[in-house]
Amino acid sequence: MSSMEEETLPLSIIHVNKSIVFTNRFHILIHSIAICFLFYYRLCFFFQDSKTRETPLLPYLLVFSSEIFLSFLWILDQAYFWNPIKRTVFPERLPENDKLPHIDVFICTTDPTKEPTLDVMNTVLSAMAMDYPPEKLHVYVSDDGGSSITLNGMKEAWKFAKWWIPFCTRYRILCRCPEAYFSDSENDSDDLTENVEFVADKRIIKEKYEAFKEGIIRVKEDQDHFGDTASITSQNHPSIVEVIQENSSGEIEQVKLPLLVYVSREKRPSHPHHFKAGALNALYRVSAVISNSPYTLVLDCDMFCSEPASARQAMCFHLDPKISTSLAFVQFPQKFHNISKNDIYDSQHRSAYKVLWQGMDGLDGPLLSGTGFYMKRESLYRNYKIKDTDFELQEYVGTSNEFIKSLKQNSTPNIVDVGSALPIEETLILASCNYENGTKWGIEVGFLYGTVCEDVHTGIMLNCNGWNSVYCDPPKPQFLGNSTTNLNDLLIQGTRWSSGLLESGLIKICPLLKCPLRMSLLYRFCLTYITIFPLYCLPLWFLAIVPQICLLAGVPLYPKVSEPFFYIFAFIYVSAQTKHLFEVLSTGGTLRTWIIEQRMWMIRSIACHLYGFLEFLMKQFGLREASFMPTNKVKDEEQTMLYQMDKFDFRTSNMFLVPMVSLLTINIFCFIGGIYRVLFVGELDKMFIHLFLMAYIIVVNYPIIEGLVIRKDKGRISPSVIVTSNVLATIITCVFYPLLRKV
Ligand SMILES: O=c1ccn([C@@H]2O[C@H](COP(=O)(O)OP(=O)(O)O[C@H]3O[C@H](CO)[C@@H](O)[C@H](O)[C@H]3O)[C@@H](O)[C@H]2O)c(=O)[nH]1
Ligand SMILES: [Mn+2]
Repeated sequence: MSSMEEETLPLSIIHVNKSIVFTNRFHILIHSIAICFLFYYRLCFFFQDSKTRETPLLPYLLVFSSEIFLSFLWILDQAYFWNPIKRTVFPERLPENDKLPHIDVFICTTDPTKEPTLDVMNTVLSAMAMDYPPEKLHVYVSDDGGSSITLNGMKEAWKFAKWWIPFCTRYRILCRCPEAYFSDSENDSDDLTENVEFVADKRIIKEKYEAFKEGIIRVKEDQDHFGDTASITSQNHPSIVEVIQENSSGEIEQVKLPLLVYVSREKRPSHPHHFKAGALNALYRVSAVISNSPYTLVLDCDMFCSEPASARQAMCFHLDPKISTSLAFVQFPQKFHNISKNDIYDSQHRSAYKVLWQGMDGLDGPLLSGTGFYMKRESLYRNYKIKDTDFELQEYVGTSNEFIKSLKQNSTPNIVDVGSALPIEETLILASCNYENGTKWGIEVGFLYGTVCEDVHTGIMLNCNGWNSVYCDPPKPQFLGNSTTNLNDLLIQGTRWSSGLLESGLIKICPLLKCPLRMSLLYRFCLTYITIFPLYCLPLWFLAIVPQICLLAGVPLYPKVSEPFFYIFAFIYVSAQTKHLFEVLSTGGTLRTWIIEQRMWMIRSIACHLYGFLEFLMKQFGLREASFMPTNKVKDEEQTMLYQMDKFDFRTSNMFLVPMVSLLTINIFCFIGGIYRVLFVGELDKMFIHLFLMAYIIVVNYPIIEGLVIRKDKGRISPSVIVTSNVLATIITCVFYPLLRKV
C-alpha cells in the first residue's frame, strides 16, 4: 500500500443497520397512529352527556393524564430509535508512537472501607499497563478519604508494576488487571501455556502478586487494629500530593513506568467538597502543572481496564481531523464483570449502553457516563480563550500562575521524567479548599457542581456549548466494572441518580426549552427523556391504584371487549411489548431479560424514582442538601449467593419495600375481588382490560409474591413489612374507593 493511500484510510467508520432503522421508523408510525385513536377515544368522553356517563370524572382524568404523560415520554424516547449507529475503529492506522498525544488517567476513590484498596490498586495497575507509550501515560489517583492505606497501597502497586508491566508487554497479555488475570486460567492462549519460560515467569509474577496482596491486607488490618480515625480525617485534612517513586532498590531498574501521582485534596468540615466533581476538578488542576496532557481518561475505582487497547481506540477519534475539532469526549460503555447469567436486577443497564447511547451517537453523541471516557482537557476549560488579560483569567480559573501558564501552552504537554523536579508546592495550593473561591470552577470550568449526577450534567452542558461526543463500543469490552447487584444498593443508587437527573432535566438544563437552537430537536428529546425519566413514577403509581380500585367499585375506565376501541388498547399493548422484545433479542437478551426489565422498571419507578423525585422537590424547597453516598463495593458472600441463584434479596430498608408490597397487595386483592365480580355479576366484557392489567402486574412481579409467601430464607420479605404494607394498602383503598366512585 502506498503511503498516500495509507493517509487517506479512515481511522474509524460508521455502520447504519438499514433494516433496523426502517423497522424502528415504521413502528413509530403505526404506534403513533394508534395513540392518536386512543386520545380520540378518551376525548370523546368529555362530549358525552354527563348524566349518562358510567364513569366518574376523577378516575377518568387520573388515568387519562397518566396516558398522556406516558405518551409524552414515549415520543421523547423515539428519538433514540431514529438513527442508531455503530462505529468500528482502526487503531493500527494511527501514527507512530512518538506522534501520539499524552494522556492523564484520573482514578477517584473515597473510602478505603467501602472501596477495598486492593480493588482500587487493580484499577491503578490495569491503567498503568495500558498499551500506550509509558512516558506518555500519567496516572493520578484522587483519594477523597485522605487515607494512608491508599497512599501505601499505591507505593506497593508501583513496586509490583515493575514486574507486572514488563510481563504483560513481553507476553502480550490481554487482561492487564492482575486480579482478573490470575483468577481466570482461561486468560492464556495455548501457545503461551506450552511456553516453559512463560510458565516460569508467570509463577514468579503470581508470587509477587500474592505478596503485594497480603501487604495491602496487612496494612488495612493494622489500621483497623489501632482504631478507626479514618472517618474523622477524611473530612478534615490538608492537601497531600505525592509522586510515587522508588529509591533504587536495584531489582529491575530499566523498566519504564507511567508517572503515578497520589492526590488528596484538602478537606474541611466547613467547606463543601462537591463530591466526585470536586475531586476531578482538583485533579485537572494538579495534573495541569505536572503533565498537562491534552487528553484525560476518567475511571471510577470500581472499574478496571480489562483490555489494554482503549487509549489507542479513543485516539482514532481524537486524532481524526474530520471529527476532532468539536469532539469533547469518547465514551466507552460501562460493562460489568459481576453480572450473573440472568441479571435479575438489570444491573447491566442494557437499554442505556446497548440502545440509547447508540441512538444518541447517531445524533450529537452519547451522554457522559461518569467513567470510561477520554476527555479533551481543553473542552472542560470552556471560554478561557476569550479572556484577554491575566486578571480576567485569574477570576475565571483562579490565581495560580503555574496553572495559567499551562492554559497558555495550548495543549502542549509537559515532559515529565520520574525523578525530575515537579512543582509540588503549587499542586498543594491547587488542591486546597480555598483555591476555587470566587472562581468559575464548578460553575463554568471543569466538572459542574450542585448535582450528584455531575457526569450527565457536565456532558449535556458541553453539548449545549457546541461540543459533541462519540460512543466507542468495540466488540471486546475495554473496561469492566462492579455493578450494584443487590436490591438495597441498587435502590439507593437509583434514588441518587433520579434526584440528580431531575434537577438537571427540570431546573438546571431543561433541554427542551433552554438548550441552544442549533441543537437538533431529536437530540433535545433524548436529553429530556434521559433526565426526566424518573417521573415514570407518577403514571405508574396511578396506574397501580386507580384501575384496580375502579374494578372493585365496578367503574369501567377502558372500552368493552365488544367495542372497536378495545382493539386500539390491545394493539398499543401488543405493539409496545413486541417492540421491547425485538429490541431485547436483537441486543443479545433473552425472553427472561424482557420480563426482568419490565419488572425492574416497575420496581425502580415505584420505589426509588419516587424517592428521588421527593428528594429533588425537597432540595428545591431548601429542605435537604444533595448527598452522594458512594455505593458499597465490598462483596457480601450471602448476598452474592442469592444473586447468583437468581433470588431477590429483599434485605433493604422498609422505605423501599413498603410501597412495593402495598401496591402489589392492592393489585392482588382487587384482582380477586374482580374475578368474584365477573363470576357473580358477569361484567367480563366491561372489566376485561382492568383484569388483564392486574394480571400483568402480578405475573411480572411474581418474585415479590415469592418473597412474601413462599420463601423462608434470610432474603425474604419480613413479616413486619407485610403488616405495615397491609395497613398502607388498606388506607389507600379506603381513601380512594369512595373518591373514585363518586367524584
Ligand atoms: O465524594 C465522593 C464520592 C464519590 N467519589 C468517587 O466517585 C466514583 C463513583 O462512585 P460510586 O459509589 O461507584 O457510584 P456509582 O453510582 O457506581 O457511580 C455512577 O454514578 C455516578 C454519578 O452519580 C458517576 O459519577 C459514576 O461515574 C457512575 O459510575 C467512585 O470512584 C468514588 O470513589 C469521589 O471521588 N468522591
Ligand atoms: Mn460505581
